[in-house]
Amino acid sequence: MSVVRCKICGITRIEDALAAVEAGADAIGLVFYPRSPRAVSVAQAGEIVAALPPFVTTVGLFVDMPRAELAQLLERVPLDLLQFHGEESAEQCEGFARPYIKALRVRPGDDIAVRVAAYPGARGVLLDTYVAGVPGGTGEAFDWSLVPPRLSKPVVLAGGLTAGNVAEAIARVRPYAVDVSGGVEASKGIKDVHKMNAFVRAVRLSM
Ligand SMILES: O=C(O)c1ccccc1N[C@@H]1O[C@H](COP(=O)(O)O)[C@@H](O)[C@H]1O
Repeated sequence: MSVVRCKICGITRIEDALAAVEAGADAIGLVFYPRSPRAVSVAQAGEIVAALPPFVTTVGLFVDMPRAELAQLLERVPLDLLQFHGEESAEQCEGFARPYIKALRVRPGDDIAVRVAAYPGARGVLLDTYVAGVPGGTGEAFDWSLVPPRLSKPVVLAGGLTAGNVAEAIARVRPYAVDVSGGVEASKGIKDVHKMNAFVRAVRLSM
């Protein structure tokens, strides 16, 4: 079985970013959605990214941010990958000359393969739980049996993952990567070092 990559999202502090890297995370996520309790400012994000060692992917999470605002932000924060978590079209996602992944919120009855096909330029798709009125970060898992066995893009599995359920999630879905936020927090926006260590360990042991 191949390596499953691990992203820890919703980082708001340098110490949490460094602890995530120390735990073994491949990527850290910064939330640029003002209504999120994990939202960071451009200045905060710049400081966090500048504090990271090499070979850690920095991911910016956006929810329907106006194009001009996002373009300006990218001039100030050197993000490696964009994660679009709103209703952005493929054309909108592709407008920044940066690699991106598209988050799709899953619910019963979805044809996930068709939804994935709508984003031909995406490097991967992030599958998260559908909760009405909330764009993501709900801490709720979805029914993993809804994910078809073969999708045309690498799958980043998200939604309610914890050290306690991630091994089963990996065994069921066989994703390219997993993404966690609430499951490794001490409180909203503040990460718990022990939970991050346990999460990454569970991912590594699942291989
Ligand atoms: O974290 C948030 O507040 C958030 C807000 C808006 C869209 C997405 C958000 N988070 C992302 O949602 C998934 C799942 O999170 P969780 O592990 O269930 O808490 C993950 O990619 C978060 O980064």
